[in-house]
Amino acid sequence: MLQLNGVEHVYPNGTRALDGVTMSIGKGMFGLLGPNGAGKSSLMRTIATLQTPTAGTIHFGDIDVLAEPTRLRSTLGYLPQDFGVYPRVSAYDLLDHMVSLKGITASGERKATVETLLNQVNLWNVRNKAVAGFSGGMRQRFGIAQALIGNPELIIVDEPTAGLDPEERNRFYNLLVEIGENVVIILSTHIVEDVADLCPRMAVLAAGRIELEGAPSELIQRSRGTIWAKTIERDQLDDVRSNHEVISTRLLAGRTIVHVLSELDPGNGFALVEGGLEDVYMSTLAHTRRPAAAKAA
Ligand SMILES: Nc1ncnc2c1ncn2[C@@H]1O[C@H](COP(=O)(O)OP(=O)(O)OP(=O)(O)O)[C@@H](O)[C@H]1O
Repeated sequence: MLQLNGVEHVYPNGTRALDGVTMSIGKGMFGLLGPNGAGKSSLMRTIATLQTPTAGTIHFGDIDVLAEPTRLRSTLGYLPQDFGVYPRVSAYDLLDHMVSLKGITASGERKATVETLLNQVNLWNVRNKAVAGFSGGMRQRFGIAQALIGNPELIIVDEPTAGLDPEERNRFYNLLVEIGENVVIILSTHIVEDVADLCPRMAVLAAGRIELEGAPSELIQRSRGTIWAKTIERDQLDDVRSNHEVISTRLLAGRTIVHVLSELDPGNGFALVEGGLEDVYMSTLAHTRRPAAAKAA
């Protein structure tokens, strides 16, 4: 179990990237969903001990993460948002090097580890090719292989599917699911589908705060009776926006389907619809924007 309590991070320029983050994350896949700039990478880097929060505590099992970062690192697998420069060396050699950096130096054990991992992420056939020439999906799978070195109990993947085509994304999803339910996996993303498809539990982070937490199905259930839809012409959208809380718009055959959030029947031909996770997410963001907008006014 990963436990965060009142985690704050204020960068030297005064940006408050994390603002009192408190949550518990158990075994299995946990989705951390938030828009650009919400603080997801700051939170992932903080949990991965790459930066120290300006306030708060973090525990993983009996490890006090801030006091014992080395203990955490020995059981951590991290796939950062930007995995950096890929040298022109083969996947096999690069992974072999990474395995020895992680302290697995006995040659037999090192060889077995590299072989197992390359097979697990389905890169064994291309093991002699340079990682620099890999596609986005292959790179992400290589990233997971390096994150799995040493059987970590906490795995963090930050925005892993950005730029992957649907087939590569699916492959990557399956790999994450296979990693199993016996470890804590945190998947940080701004893609709602990633969370809806993969994560039994999730949270929404916006402006450094946890705005919503729970099981996606539960959160969808909770939004029942508040999501309304109507098909309109494109030029009616501004009008709808000025009278309703628009949470999403989608084009269908040249017309616009608009979803609005309302506790009461908004009238005007809107019909109640069964919301999805996208609606839950967008309405959470709308709620968080509302107080800020009111304050500004
Ligand atoms: N090193 C830094 N110095 C100052 N501000 C920073 C720094 N890193 C991030 N920020 C700011 O902190 C806030 C949160 O950024 P962060 O990268 O954690 O968000 P994010 O949710 O990961 O966004 P994205 O999806 O765009 O990567 C943003 O306002 C960002 O500009």
